[in-house]
Amino acid sequence: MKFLILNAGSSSQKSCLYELAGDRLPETAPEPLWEAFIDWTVLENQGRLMVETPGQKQVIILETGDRQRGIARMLDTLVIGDHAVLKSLGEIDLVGHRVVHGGTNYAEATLITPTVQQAIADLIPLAPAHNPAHLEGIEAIGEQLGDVPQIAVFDTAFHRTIAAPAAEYPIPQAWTDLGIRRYGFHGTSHKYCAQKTAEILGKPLTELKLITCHIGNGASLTAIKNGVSIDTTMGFTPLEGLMMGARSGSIDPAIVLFLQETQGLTPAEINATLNKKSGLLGVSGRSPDLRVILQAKAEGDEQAQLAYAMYIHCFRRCLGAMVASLEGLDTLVFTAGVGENAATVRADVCQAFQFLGLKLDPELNDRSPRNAVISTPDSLVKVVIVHTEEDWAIAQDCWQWWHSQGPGKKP
Ligand SMILES: Nc1ncnc2c1ncn2[C@@H]1O[C@H](COP(=O)(O)OP(=O)(O)O)[C@@H](O)[C@H]1O
Ligand SMILES: CC(=O)OP(=O)(O)O
Ligand SMILES: [Mg+2]
Repeated sequence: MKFLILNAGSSSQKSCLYELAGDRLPETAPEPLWEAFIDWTVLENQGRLMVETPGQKQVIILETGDRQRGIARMLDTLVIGDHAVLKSLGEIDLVGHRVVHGGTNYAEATLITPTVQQAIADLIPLAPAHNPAHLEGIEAIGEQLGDVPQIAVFDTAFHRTIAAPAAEYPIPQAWTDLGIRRYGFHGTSHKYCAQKTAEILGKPLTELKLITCHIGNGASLTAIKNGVSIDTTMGFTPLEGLMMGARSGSIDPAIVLFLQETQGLTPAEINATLNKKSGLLGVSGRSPDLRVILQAKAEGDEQAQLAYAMYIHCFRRCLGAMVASLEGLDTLVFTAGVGENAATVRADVCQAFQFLGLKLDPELNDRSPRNAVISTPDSLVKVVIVHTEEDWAIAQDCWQWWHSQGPGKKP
């Protein structure tokens, strides 16, 4: 069976094609037959498409800012040119989509019907940087592949276990009844990393108190007890919590009212600024990319130094909150672009938690090993790096969905 997975982020489109045997899932992620990555941030009104098949890589510039057309061009590379791995797109059995916001209705991998598509559209105001990109992907696949089953795997699903005291906001009940609550995001990654950590430590997940730190462009922490999410830093939207690449994270809500009243800014303007022009980018005036900030900081740029110091401060403060929710901590897990690669962030964050008996091994940490422990043997809190495999986790959920349909019911 061939499963195509689309993982649309706020500024990128990651995709891969897996070949899976019908009867059993492999224990570790198989190498994809084909992988593609579109970066929409490098060039104005253009996309940079990178296509990779075993042993080969190619970069194609997409002469369009239109994401649906970009996805169509990306799908062409599956069947045309040096990277073709299929004779026709009709060979694809199923398409799985990462969908960031699913509200409270969706707990499991779900077949995308017109009703589900409408629900994803209705949630756009709560995930303005993500849900529109998912719909573009769903529509592009519908146009190119007709009625292939399309499955949504929701970032919010893993956090449905968060109990009311952590999930609800201290606002009037009438507002809570509007659906204003903590949903939490990056759930597919937090869940995958928790399972992988248990595997690395050789312990049952149900015996661990974990905090998973998914630190990419978007970033969130999750407190996991007995294998389930009990608290997380993102909330009603992916804006709450940590300071991120271009998102502010938590700020006093009165700032929004102040800006409306004194600067005449519209809700749309404030929303766009908090989601796309704040965080590391907003403070440094340079870039949302931590690598650029670290370089500028090393060159003595004061705004970059401040941006980095704030980034670490917010991270520590949020991590402290998760430790309190968990009433302890056995293992701290770092994942995603920053979490897996930026040794200095891990060291600076962990330094504040030495009082818990947490000891990072500086040499191991500097090497950024994949799927490995980086704390010392006598550390009371284990620290682990896990390479997140969101696409593979989505493929696994899709496979379960496929098999739950029963022989007579498969599309
Ligand atoms: N070696 C590195 N050092 C510091 N930051 C890095 C490194 N490699 C990647 N990153 C950061 O990871 C971010 C992307 O992470 P990723 O998980 O791919 O994010 P997303 O899925 O949200 O786009 C980049 O913005 C970059 O700042
Ligand atoms: C939910 C979210 O922030 O996703 P990403 O990190 O991919 O932007
Ligand atoms: Mg991501």
